[in-house]
Amino acid sequence: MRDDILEVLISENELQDKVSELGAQLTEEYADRFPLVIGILKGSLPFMGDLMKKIDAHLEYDVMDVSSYGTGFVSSGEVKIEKDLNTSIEGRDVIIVEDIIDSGNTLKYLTDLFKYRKAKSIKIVTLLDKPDGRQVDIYPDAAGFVVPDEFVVGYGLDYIERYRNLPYIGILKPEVYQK
Ligand SMILES: O=P(O)(O)OC[C@H]1O[C@H](OP(=O)(O)OP(=O)(O)O)[C@H](O)[C@@H]1O
Ligand SMILES: Nc1nc2[nH]cnc2c(=O)[nH]1
Repeated sequence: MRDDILEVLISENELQDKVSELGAQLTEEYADRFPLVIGILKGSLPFMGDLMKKIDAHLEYDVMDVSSYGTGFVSSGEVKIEKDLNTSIEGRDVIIVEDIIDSGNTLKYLTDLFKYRKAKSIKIVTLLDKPDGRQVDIYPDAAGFVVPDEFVVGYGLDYIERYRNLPYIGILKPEVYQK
């Protein structure tokens, strides 16, 4: 699997240092608030798992699965709920945890939905931000790293369901796409 990587963009150590930094910020901000952390499947799972261990505050977590990509590289713009939350968010301080914001379609849809469901506050925390991919106006409240307009994989991010288990963020060799 690692032979398929052309370049490591963000190393395992850099990821872990950033996760600790974000966790410390959230600890301070949510110390007395009992937030609901919402992870967006599947990409956010490794980041969410590591991040929550770095938040020293009481919290609850849930997951939601939405899709707009299918197996392609381009967001269809149409976001579909594959699995909804089990938890009511009315009156809750919500922290949305994402692996990446690219077109912004997924997070635009989710923030509109959570406002409609009467969340008390909504914070968007993303590991990666790809501002050059943006199709709608949406910005994270906290982002680990800005990445170039290239398709990245690893630490939750896939190419046709593979590479999610890489411990770093990288770019695939072009020949991988021709297989
Ligand atoms: O800003 P956007 O262009 O909407 O892209 C971001 C979304 O794309 C990826 O999810 P994907 O739909 O590929 O599902 P996955 O997490 O299960 O891989 C990623 O996890 C984000 O949820
Ligand atoms: N794996 C992966 N999924 C994405 N979803 C939106 N952008 C990306 C990306 O660059 N890589």
